[in-house]
Amino acid sequence: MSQKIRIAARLRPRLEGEVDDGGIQVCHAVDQSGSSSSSAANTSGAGNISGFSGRSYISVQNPRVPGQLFNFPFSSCYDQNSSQEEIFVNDVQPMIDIVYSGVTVTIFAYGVTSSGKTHTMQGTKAEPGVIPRAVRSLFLKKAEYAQYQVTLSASYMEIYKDEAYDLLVNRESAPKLPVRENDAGLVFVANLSSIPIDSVEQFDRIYAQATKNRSVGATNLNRASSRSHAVLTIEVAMVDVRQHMTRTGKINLVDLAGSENNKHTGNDSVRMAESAAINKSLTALGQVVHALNKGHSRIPYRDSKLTRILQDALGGSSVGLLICNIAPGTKFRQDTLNTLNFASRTKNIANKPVVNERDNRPVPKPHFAALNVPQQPISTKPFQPLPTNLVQPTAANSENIMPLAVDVCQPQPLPKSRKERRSGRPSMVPVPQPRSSRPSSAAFPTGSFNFQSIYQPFGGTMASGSASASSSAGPSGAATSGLSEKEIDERISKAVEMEVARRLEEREKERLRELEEERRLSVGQEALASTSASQPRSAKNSPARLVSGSVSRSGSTSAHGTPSRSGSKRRVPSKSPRRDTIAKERDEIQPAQAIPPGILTPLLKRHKDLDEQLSLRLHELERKYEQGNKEAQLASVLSPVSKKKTGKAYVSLARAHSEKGDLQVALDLYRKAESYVPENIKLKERWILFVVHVFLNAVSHHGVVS
Ligand SMILES: Nc1ncnc2c1ncn2[C@@H]1O[C@H](COP(=O)(O)OP(=O)(O)OP(=O)(O)O)[C@@H](O)[C@H]1O
Repeated sequence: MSQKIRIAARLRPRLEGEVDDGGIQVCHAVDQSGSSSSSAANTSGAGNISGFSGRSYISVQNPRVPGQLFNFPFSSCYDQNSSQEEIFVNDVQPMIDIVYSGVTVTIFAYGVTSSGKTHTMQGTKAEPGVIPRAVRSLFLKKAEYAQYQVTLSASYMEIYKDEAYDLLVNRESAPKLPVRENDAGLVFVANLSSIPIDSVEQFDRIYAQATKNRSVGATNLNRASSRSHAVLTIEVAMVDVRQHMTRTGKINLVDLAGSENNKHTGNDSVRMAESAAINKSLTALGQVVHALNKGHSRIPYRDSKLTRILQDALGGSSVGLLICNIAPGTKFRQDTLNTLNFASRTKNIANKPVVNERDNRPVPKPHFAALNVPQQPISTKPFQPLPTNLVQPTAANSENIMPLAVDVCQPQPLPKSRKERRSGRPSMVPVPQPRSSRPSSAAFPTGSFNFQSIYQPFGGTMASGSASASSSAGPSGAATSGLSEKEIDERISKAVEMEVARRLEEREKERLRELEEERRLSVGQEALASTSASQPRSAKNSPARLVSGSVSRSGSTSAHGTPSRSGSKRRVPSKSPRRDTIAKERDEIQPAQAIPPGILTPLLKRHKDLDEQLSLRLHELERKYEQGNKEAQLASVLSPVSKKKTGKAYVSLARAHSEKGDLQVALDLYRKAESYVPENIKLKERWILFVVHVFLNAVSHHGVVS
């Protein structure tokens, strides 16, 4: 079932010194009495107004044609007086329930620079924003899922000048992170660390420290302007031990950098370069939204890291909420219109949310959690929106949200490292004293900033933790060991391949052990059968009904019917369901008459033969299935690089065999190659041509096709 991206628009209050001609109004369409209302500075926000049954919209005066108004209707519209609490309760709290249903939710704040995105997402100590409130709510909700083992973990990154960086590691040593795609087409940032979080307090500590790692700089429009897009992800894993299922929900909280009009920013060359990258990525975002709206077959997700990373939120499988921030200042008017147009287009995008669930019974899996490859859900089912009573926030929920202790400090000047100069990600710029004193900025405590202390809590703790290879593959490992990304990839691939081989071998051994066990049991049963046949029994123990329909002794047994002989009460443990059924039937048979010795021997023999035939056939089928699946199993656990390499190797082998004329072998090798790189269309075409070639060859040689 598809679900459109929800849009909430928020007009921030006028800042001191800002020229506001009142050209932007937050209006609420028809109320119950049929009249409409607009909310200027004195009216309360959409969330507080009771009785409005219609929609709300933002009305903006055309800066070029006086008197002309543009109206932008959205699901929620908040005016200057709206509180952080209202926005959270109305629009974000329902998303928390969705996360717990195993779905990915993406909330992103969009708007021109200084429109209030960071204020909305992060907020201040006095006015905490969406992020800290969402985390609190996630923890509160955890208590409702007592039947699951629920764990929360966090990752946090920024996209600065089209490169992804981990914000949970020391800024000085944070490498650029590659963006990759898994087999299911899900895009992920490789080597991004993820920290298990046990409490709100722990999250606050980590988040406050990580926030200081973000690239922030001063411009004429915003003294603490975000120079990067920041993506905080909280993953909620719910393990149902009894059902062997793991359900994974996620919430991505995205604070985008604002679009900038460099006529107003007064940017220097560094800021200009950042600004160009910000505007470019936002243009790419606009183009993705445009292409989705127009139903284009090619969506340009690959045009920027931002759009690649947000791919799942735009036309993908997550539930989306766009918070569109707008500034009242006249100098932003044209940008505000652009922002609202973008939001209007975005609201038409339909996602297809799915519930991510996977079976967690043990299957061969390598220890390469450090790769941070998102596990492919074994089953994803379409997400059914929750019933309204579940998605509606309750008073209890909102009241339970405690005042926060997020210590979001102003960024401090840092020495520029050699690495930084190379990567072009400068240390954060000293933020000048505010030109005007503003109530919210007073809430920003300043203080000295110790990288050592930031690094400590994160040291060595990776996403899924247990990986033995993680220390060398994790971000910190990569930075300290001096290995190149390629070398790390190669090492991991090798380790994975070895692990896969080891596990396959283990499985094979286990299968052989089971076979041996089966064999021993059937020998035991044979012995028992011959004992039963040769020894005189009481009528009570006679297994006459074993050969249903074929035994007719003095007319006392009918086809499937009337019991005339009872089975032995001694049951031979059997793995075969058929044997179990027979034994059960045998146990149910009531005593009738004793059978003379020897009469059952041929019947039991026949039964044993049938059993053996069946068991052989099953093993043969299992063997074929195992073989057929070997490649698929291997392929499913290899990294994309290893898969490509293995696929290539099989193709070369297939070619060599084809040249030698071993067409059947070559065909098999092509099939194997294809199972490693199923997405390779060229290979598929080549394989089909080859099949045709083999077919024609067979026809010309034998005149028939088998
Ligand atoms: N709803 C609000 N109430 C009070 N102050 C606000 C509100 N929204 C924003 N502000 C103030 O406006 C200023 C700019 O806000 P903010 O830094 O959040 O903008 P931004 O959109 O994140 O900018 P940039 O894209 O440059 O990072 C800040 O000083 C912030 O405190």
